[in-house]
Amino acid sequence: MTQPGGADAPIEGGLVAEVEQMSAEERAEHFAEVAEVVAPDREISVDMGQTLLELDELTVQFGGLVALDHVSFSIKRGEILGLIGPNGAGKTTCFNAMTGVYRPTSGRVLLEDKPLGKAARHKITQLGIARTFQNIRLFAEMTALENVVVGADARHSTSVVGALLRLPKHHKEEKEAVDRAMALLEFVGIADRAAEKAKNLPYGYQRRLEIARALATEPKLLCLDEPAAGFNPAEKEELMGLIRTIRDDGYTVLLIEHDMKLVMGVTDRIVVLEFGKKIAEGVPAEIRENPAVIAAYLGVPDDDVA
Ligand SMILES: Nc1ncnc2c1ncn2[C@@H]1O[C@H](COP(=O)(O)OP(=O)(O)OP(=O)(O)O)[C@@H](O)[C@H]1O
Repeated sequence: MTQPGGADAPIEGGLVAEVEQMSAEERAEHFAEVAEVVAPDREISVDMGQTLLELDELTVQFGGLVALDHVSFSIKRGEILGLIGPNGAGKTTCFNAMTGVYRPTSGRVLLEDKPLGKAARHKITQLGIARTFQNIRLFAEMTALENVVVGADARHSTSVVGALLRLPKHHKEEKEAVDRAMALLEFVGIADRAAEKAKNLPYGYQRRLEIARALATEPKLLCLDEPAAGFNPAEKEELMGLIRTIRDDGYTVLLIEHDMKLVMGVTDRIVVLEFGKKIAEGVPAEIRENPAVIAAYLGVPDDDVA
């Protein structure tokens, strides 16, 4: 695990420690209304079913290599959109260009009709796009709960973490942040290990923790980059169930996933990339029958698809 931002010191004492000490029964009682706490609680200016995010002729070049070539598609509020394509097709580059990791060479990304322009990564998080990574990135030395509290902090301009450490007047904010973080751990199914350091959690728990941390920013759009990588089929099914629940709770999800069967089962629509270009877009049944998609995947073993 890498540790973004460098700081990786556990949060000392306070409410985090109190909540981490709770028994399963205490937690269940305390966080009974989990779904309500987890649902996004922020203004989104577009209605359900309307375009939330738009990629407009997005191009990303690395020297002579065109990783994304004038790609346009949109994500509607409330849907799960799958982004698939053979290895090297440009899926992760797409995420990176949307979240400020890479600057597009040309083209635009619009969130709620407003261009993101040159917004930095933290600003894009605040605006409402959260993501997980193909390679898990957590604060290894922090507990699961601390990781999520820090995730929530990324959303706000006033520091909840600062409040946790020093400022008693922020007690109410602190309590809300910790309660919400704990509810999120409950929601993704790993609350029983809230007090454990991220680095000591089983792999599947780390993947779920990444999702909880992304949800803590109350994203308008949640981008998941191969969240089921390394899972067995049963674990994948479970994770897809969680992603559906996340959508049903009011979130919008963009999903990169390698397992074609799962992508077909969980998404509302699919965009297919090949060699940096969009080659198809449609509902899963259309994509399955699309000759260009079939050709792109010919000879690709099932496990490598997406
Ligand atoms: N930082 C970079 N510098 C140079 N080339 C890059 C960089 N990032 C990606 N690429 C190249 O851009 C192309 C698209 O890569 P990308 O990682 O977006 O594909 P992908 O569809 O996510 O593939 P995979 O399924 O293997 O993760 C590839 O040829 C890759 O080698």
